[in-house]
Amino acid sequence: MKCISSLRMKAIDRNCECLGLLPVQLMENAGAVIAQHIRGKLESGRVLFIAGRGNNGGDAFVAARHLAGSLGYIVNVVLLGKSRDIGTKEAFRNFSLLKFSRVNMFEITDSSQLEASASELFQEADLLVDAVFGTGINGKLREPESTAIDLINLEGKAGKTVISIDIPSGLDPDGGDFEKAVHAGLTVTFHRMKIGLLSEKAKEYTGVIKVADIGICTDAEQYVGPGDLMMLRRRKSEEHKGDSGKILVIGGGPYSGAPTFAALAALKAGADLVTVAVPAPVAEIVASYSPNLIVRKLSSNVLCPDDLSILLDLISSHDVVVMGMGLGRATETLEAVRKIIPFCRKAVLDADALSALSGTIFESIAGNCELIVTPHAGEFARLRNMETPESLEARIKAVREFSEEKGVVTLLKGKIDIISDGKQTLLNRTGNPGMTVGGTGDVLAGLTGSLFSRNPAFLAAACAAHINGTAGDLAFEKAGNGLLATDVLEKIPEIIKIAEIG
Ligand SMILES: NC(=O)C1=CN([C@@H]2O[C@H](COP(=O)(O)OP(=O)(O)OC[C@H]3O[C@@H](n4cnc5c(N)ncnc54)[C@H](O)[C@@H]3O)[C@@H](O)[C@H]2O)[C@H](O)CC1
Ligand SMILES: [K+]
Repeated sequence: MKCISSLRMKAIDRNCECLGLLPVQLMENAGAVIAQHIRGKLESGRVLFIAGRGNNGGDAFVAARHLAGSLGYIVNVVLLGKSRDIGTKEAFRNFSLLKFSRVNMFEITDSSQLEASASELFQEADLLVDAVFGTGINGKLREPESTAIDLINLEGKAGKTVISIDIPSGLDPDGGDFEKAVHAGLTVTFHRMKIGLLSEKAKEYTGVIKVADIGICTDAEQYVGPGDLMMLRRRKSEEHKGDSGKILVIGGGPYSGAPTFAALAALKAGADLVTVAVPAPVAEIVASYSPNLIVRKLSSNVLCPDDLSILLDLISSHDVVVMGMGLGRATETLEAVRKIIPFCRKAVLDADALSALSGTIFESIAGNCELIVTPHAGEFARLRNMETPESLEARIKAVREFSEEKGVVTLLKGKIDIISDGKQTLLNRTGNPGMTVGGTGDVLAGLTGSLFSRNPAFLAAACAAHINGTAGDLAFEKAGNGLLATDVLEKIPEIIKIAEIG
């Protein structure tokens, strides 16, 4: 069964919103599904919803409204706190609708009030619905939520049915340790199984688990979207120089622009330090492009095995190596690439570096080096010794199988990019035909390296593809088909800033 983290679930919700499926619509579906499960457990009688001030409570307000429309139910809702403190506009909207529904509302702000006046409500109830919190729980349990969990559990112990919305309140949705939680008879979780529900400790709290569909668009989960960018690690105010990533770009020789594009993209995507190691004849040219770059001169006209003596120290003082752009395919260069890879902890391999790869390389680095490869269809064909399929489905399968077999993350560039680590696969459709211009692939490699220094490989590659394409789309609005890789570079910070604001 496919499990999901609470963070990824939030990312999918946000992706839905960006596609036009609003959070209030998902909440409506979630609440309706809960009402349906209540009807399945109780034909008629008193139902008590215990709702927190987040969206988990919002789901309860919707369910209460749906249930109040069915014959035979007395519906009571206890809100833990004041209605003005309800945290989201969707939950507040649904709370406000209860005034016009056959629902009795109680706002209870502290634990003594809860114990004194609400205990009757708890005792009279035939069925209790736990909506104190869901995936939004954080930190130590506070009051009155902690007491609410105790009161629900008392009734559960007395044999009453307790239904938890999304997760039993108190339980860590991602599987860590937790203080206490609701003991549910039934947990109705939305869209996908949450990782924490299957932890050993969770087993005694969840009761039967049902995974309910709430109408999430398939593309919100299959394609990278703005929600996924929210999963990227953010800079903390107390960070020091270098904490946000040190990137070593190894490229150039026959070309000087390609490694420069990658290096500047890494900076634009938030890396603190970028060093560009290039063969001697182009070192001064690259340095003259931008004062932001630290340039290290290699020994010869092209990258060669002798350069290892210079590169090994550089590799160990940087977080990620981005290698391949503009290197050329001289025999000594490909040999050098093969020798360099095993010394990298994290590397992004692009363009000519991909020509150096062979099966034995993947075997030799297994477990020591995390690799992201960023081929286009032709390079992917060479990597696999097989034509790259035309159809999207067949391509996805090929990328997934290749990534799994070689133990790498693959970002196959195309009209639709495919990103896979062999287990998870995402697609990206941002970008435009103007981006076939030279240099945009180099930008993507640098961007990927920058994100990789601070994030897991798969997330970094998926988000880099999305950011690169979105920056390209923004640049295309002005430049049209005259778009240049430098235009894409300029737009990267804007896209990342929007993602960070959320
Ligand atoms: N796609 C979906 O799965 C959908 C899920 N929905 C529901 O939304 C919740 C998550 O909502 P969120 O607003 O993010 O958080 P919660 O309601 O779980 O909790 C926030 C609420 O709880 C308070 N709080 C947090 N920690 C504590 C604590 N330690 N002690 C006391 N109080 C705490 C916080 O202050 C807030 O008031 C998800 O589970 C689903 O049920 C959507 O409705 C539809 C889409
Ligand atoms: K809950």
